[in-house]
Amino acid sequence: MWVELTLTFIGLCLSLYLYMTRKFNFFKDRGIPYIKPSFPFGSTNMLNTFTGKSSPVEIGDYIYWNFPGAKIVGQFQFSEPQVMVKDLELAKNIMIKDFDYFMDRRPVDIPGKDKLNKVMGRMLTSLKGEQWKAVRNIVSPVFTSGKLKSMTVLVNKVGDDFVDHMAKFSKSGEAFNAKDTFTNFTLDAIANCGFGFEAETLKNPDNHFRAMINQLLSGTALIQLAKFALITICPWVTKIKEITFLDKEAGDFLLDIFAQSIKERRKSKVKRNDILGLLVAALDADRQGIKEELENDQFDQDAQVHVSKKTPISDDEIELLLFSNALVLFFAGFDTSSTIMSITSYFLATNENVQERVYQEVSKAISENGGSESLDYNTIQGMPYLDKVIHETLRLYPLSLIERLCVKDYKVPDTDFVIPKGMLVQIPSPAIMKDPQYFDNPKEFNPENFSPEAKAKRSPYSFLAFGQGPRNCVGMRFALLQVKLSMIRLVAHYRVERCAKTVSELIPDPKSGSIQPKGGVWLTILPRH
Ligand code: HEM
Repeated sequence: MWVELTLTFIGLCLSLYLYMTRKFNFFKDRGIPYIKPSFPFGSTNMLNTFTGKSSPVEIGDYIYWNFPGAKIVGQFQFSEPQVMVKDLELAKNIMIKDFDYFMDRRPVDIPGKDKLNKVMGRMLTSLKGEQWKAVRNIVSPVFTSGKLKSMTVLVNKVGDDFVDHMAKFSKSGEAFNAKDTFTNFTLDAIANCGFGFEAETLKNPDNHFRAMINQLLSGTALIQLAKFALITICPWVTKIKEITFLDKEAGDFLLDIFAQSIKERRKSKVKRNDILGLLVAALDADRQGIKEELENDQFDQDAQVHVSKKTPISDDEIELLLFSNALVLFFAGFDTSSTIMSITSYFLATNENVQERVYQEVSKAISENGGSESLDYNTIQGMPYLDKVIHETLRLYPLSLIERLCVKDYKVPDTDFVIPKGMLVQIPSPAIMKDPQYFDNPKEFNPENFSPEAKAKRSPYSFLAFGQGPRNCVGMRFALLQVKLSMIRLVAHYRVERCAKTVSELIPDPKSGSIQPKGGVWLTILPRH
């Protein structure tokens, strides 16, 4: 009996080993440089992320700096071969010119009957193919400058609450956790601009809404990674048991708020210029075949989506789409924006001359606005120095690398190598943005990296904090608006300073799924007037 059991166990282990290592010669057979994999995690860069030695945002660093001359390098995530693209021209083709071959992201199939899973599976971030194209075409016009002009009023209101909220830190001189503080800002902004809900977390940071959001995203990065690993290696598991990525109570709480908001709109028929209202209008326009205007700049021109065949959206789908696009604001929008606000305030505190220049620019704009801090969209856009500071922050502290899934076999130009359909391709954007061939003294914080002269000297595709091409960040303008407005209000009233708890360097914490720096960002403020 024991002998049979032992032999069965050995047989199972051997089968698992053979199954997991069956593709380990993929790159060797094709003469492509690669990081040697080992069972069960795959390449060392993946192992380091999985075991919490390095942050997910640093996955591409080792390859970028250690394979001189290689355009592409292979790596393994568990048993799966993947490609890391080092060459910027090839990366640009993948993101823009040959986009049809790389339309999707990592497959995150979240099947299930659970409403929360259904909504998650329809978020723009994870939609695929024609379905993604149809939804992206509807969502893009919601974030154009024209639409953001009306939303600026709502963000300005949050700015007023923010200044009041900060007064206590300025009076007491107590250090504040910048990420926590700005999370209150972006929650209020997204709730208000997103679906007309007065969350008031700045007024009352301990309120139920904030508690639910904390609960929604609770769970360490490692648990989330383990769940993703499970559905990547064994997608069939979801047929046996539904895997949930979100806290159920908190998820349902949010879905309830969305449902109420949609119901009230339908009942009152009042048009609101918030994201949900604009989405409803954009869906109507799409159904009537009305084309919405898009921006004229390169970022948006490169992002044009060409719909080959129009997929009609059923009534049942509409509600789910509204819910999922409201939910995506929380997934893609509030945490990213509050992190960048916190990191920008760190750079202001640690670069006094930069803070002074931002203050001068802000004071001038306010005085030209008759002394009112409620600046409009055009005035905020017309503040070049603030714009440089925020872009430099995003360059030095990006929040993710770029990923695409190859959806049909792609022959890499000037090589014999074919990226097969189904293979994941990564672009190590954080490393590209620290490459001295694009940015002088790349480790230093220098807003002049974004002066018109410096920009003219390098490829516009070397700045990748919001991605590029049709699958770029659809909320970029809204994100920049929020971050700018928060910094305007901060420096107009307070001088931001480092304190005993301020870290000397920003190093992404491997244990943080949302790419927070080790030790967090702690600062103090002094009143300016
Ligand atoms: C500073 C804050 C933000 C940063 C750094 C950021 C960054 C990114 C990046 C790097 C991507 C992937 C782009 C690519 O694959 O080419 C992305 C995608 C996306 N972002 Fe953002 N983002 C931010 C804020 C926002 C906000 C505020 C929203 C919504 C209001 C948003 C919505 C999205 C969506 C929906 C996608 C997926 C687009 C698609 O697949 O079509 N993001 N973002």
